[in-house]
Amino acid sequence: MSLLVSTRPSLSFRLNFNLLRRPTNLPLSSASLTPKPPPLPTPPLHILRRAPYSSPCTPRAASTAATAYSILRDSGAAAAILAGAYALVSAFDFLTRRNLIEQSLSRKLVHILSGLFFMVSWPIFSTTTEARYFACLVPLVNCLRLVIHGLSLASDEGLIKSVTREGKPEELLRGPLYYVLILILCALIFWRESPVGVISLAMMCGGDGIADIIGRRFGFLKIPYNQQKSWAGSISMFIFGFLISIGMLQYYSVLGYLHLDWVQTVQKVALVSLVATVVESLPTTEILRTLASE
Ligand SMILES: C/C(=C\COP(=O)(O)O)CCC[C@H](C)CCC[C@H](C)CCCC(C)C
Ligand SMILES: Nc1ccn([C@@H]2O[C@H](COP(=O)(O)OP(=O)(O)O)[C@@H](O)[C@H]2O)c(=O)n1
Repeated sequence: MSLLVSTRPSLSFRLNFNLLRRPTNLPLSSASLTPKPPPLPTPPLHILRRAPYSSPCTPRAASTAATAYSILRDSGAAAAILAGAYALVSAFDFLTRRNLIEQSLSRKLVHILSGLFFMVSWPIFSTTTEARYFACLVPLVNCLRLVIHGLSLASDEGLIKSVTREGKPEELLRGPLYYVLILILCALIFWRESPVGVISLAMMCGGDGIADIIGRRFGFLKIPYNQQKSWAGSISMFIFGFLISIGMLQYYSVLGYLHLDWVQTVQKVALVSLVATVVESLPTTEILRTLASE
C-alpha cells in the first residue's frame, strides 16, 4: 500500500511506512548500548517511505520545503497524540463512571498505556533535532492539565476519577505529575536514539504498573522488609519490565533507531529490571516519613 500525497506537481511525495524508520544516512548516536556497524536491511514495510522528489527548485527552496514539511509533520503528530492522550483518559473515565472497571485498575491501566503509547508514537515525528520538542508538548500540556486541576483551579471529574486513588484533586500533583515529568525528561534527554530512555519508561510504565495490578490481586506473600509490597508484585514487575523493555528496544531496532548487541543488551536489561524491582519494593514512603519526622 502506498499513499500518494501531492503538495504541488513537482513536489509530489510517495509516502510509506519507511517514514517511521530512521534514515540510514544519519550518524549513529554514541548512546547506543553497543553500536553495530552494518545498518539493518531495508524492511519489507514499504508503506510510508518518503520517496525522493524531483523538483527544478533551488537547494534553498528545497531546504525551505523540507523545513516546512518537518514542522507540519511534527505539529500534526503532536496534535494527534495529544488527542490520543485525552481520548485515553476519557475512555477510562467512561469505564470507571459506569463501574465497568475499578478505579484502581483504571488508574494503573492509564499508568501503563499512556507512557508506552507515547513512546511508541515517537517514530511518527520527523528526523529533525527539533522533533523531540514537538513530542514533549504532549506531556507538557498534560503536566499543565494536572497542575491546574490538582490545584483545583478548574474541575475535570473525568481526569480525577481515572487517574487518582481516592478522587482527591491534590493527588494529581503527586504520582501523575511526577510521571509526566519523567516522560518529558526521557523524551528531551534520551529520545529515540538512546536505549536509556526506552528502558526507563518501559520499567516505569510497564513494570511498575503491572506490579500494582498483580500485587493487589495475588500479593498474599509479603516482602519481609516491606509489608506493603509482595513477592507476586515484585516478580511480575521484574518479568514484565524486562519483557516490555526488550520489546520496545526491538521496536526501535526494527525501525533503525538502535543497533544493539542483543546478548549484552538482554543481560543489561535483566540487571536494570532487577535493580528497578528492588528499588520499587523498598519502603521508601516509610523511610521518607521517618526522615521527615526527625
Ligand atoms: C495515573 C498515572 C500515574 C500515576 O502514578 P502512580 O501514582 O501510580 O505512581 C498516569 C497519568 C497519565 C496522565 C494523566 C496522562 C499522560 C498522557 C501522556 C503524556 C501521553 C499519552 C499519549 C498516548 C497516545 C495515549
Ligand atoms: N511490588 C509490589 C508493588 C505493588 N504491590 C501492590 O500494589 C499496591 C500499590 O502499590 P504502590 O504503592 O507501588 O502503588 P503506586 O505508588 O505505584 O500507585 C500495593 O499496596 C500492593 O498491594 C505489590 O503487592 N507489590
